[in-house]
Amino acid sequence: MDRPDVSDRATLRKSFWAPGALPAARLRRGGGERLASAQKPLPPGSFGLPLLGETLSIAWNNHGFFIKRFKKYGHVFKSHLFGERVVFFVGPEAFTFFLDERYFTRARGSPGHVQELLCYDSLPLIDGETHRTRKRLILHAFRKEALDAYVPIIQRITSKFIEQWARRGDLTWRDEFQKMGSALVLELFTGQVAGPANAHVASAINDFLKGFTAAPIKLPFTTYGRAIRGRDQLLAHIDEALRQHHQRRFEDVLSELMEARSPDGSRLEDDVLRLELMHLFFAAYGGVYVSLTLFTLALSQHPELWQRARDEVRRVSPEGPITPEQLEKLTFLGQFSQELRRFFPINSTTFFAQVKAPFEYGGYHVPAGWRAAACVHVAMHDPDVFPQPERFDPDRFDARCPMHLEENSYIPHGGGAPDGHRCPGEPVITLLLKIVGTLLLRDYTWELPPQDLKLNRDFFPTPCSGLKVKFRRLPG
Ligand code: HEM
Repeated sequence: MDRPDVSDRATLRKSFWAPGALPAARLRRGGGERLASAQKPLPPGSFGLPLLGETLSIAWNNHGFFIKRFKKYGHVFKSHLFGERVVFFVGPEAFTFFLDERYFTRARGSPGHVQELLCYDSLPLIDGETHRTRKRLILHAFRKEALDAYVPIIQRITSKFIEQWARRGDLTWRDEFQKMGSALVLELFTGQVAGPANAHVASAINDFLKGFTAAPIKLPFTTYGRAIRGRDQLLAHIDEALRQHHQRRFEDVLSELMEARSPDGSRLEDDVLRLELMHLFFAAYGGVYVSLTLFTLALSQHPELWQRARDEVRRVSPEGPITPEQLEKLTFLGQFSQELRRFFPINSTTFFAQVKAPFEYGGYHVPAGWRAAACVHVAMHDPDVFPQPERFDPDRFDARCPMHLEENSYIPHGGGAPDGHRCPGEPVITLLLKIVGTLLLRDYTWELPPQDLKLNRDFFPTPCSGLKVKFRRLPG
């Protein structure tokens, strides 16, 4: 069989995959001897138990699964998950290779239950020109002018929660950020002001999220069955929002998406809009509550960084409406939010792809038909990429002394071009963290009572205690 040996590509020749250019540890972990093509072995790793493979291990501890295997096998390893053989890539070069459309497609790449949860036809599950055209339309809702218009909406919604917390005093922040997250996605995405629908949507999204790590048995009383029901409730909510948006314009993401046009005049039709909005809903909700919980945890754990962030906020935006110009000037808060997404485990991998053509990489052979994904969190804890990775240090991202980072090194939101599979939510989360950070740091303070701050094994890990806090307004 005529297999392209992509490890010979000029871009990789100087890399750590090439024998001779490699430190000893790298050779042991990933490179290995260059063998005649036919002899190249499959990547290291285990296919686990017959039928089940290693599915139970990943369901038990998603992030732990990858940390353990990266330590044991290095930058390329195999597994058997959800009935499929899978190859995982770790590191900037491997990530760049994983984006090569000659060998990988996202179409039919994700496990069956993920495809069912995401209705088979949303951005992570499609590829090529169909994906690019649709993604460019979706990005219309996240361009600079649109994001600027979201700033007062985000400030209004989040201020209400914060004022209420100061009146209550004792809170569990993860629960509060979940409520804030559902209010934000409801209003920002579908123009619906928070009310009784809020709790209903939050519970539908929570049920839906649990479906990703559940056994895919679709019965009314199983976790997966409830996840599908949650999905259908979200779709019903979105259908109602679509009906209302056909009657008038709202100041929200859905209106932006309905107005988006391709150069040839095509647009997102309602059947596509409802699926995409459903995915945006759950991605944004998860992203919002998890990043805000970790943001306040990290501030609490680093008093000196908290003080620097507070000094910056009081200098740049001491009171009143927060403007997009002020947000741009909050550089330290921006660095803090970047480091947060590097440091904490949020997403373990990209969405899965399918191997279209057999290839050789790093001295290993991978046949067509396997599944593939690039690791996100463990890749940003590789000391060869980010020195002292276990140190929480926002100054890594100080633009005045830039780190030398290879392409696709900083990948909390995936990598590659914006109209590829990279997450469109990156600027939304940056904006949100800066707005909520400004509001919290200007006028409030808090203490964490003794509690278990260890991160749990949830799909998106947060402190086991939920992050209990004593919250108050500063006098004056
Ligand atoms: C801290 C917050 C977030 C993190 C860490 C995050 C991370 C990611 C990652 C790792 C991917 C997979 C990229 C890939 O498969 O190559 C992704 C995809 C995606 N994210 Fe996010 N995300 C966050 C928030 C959001 C938000 C707020 C939105 C919506 C506004 C969003 C919408 C999406 C969408 C639509 C995709 C699929 C893109 C595609 O396949 O073309 N995410 N995200």
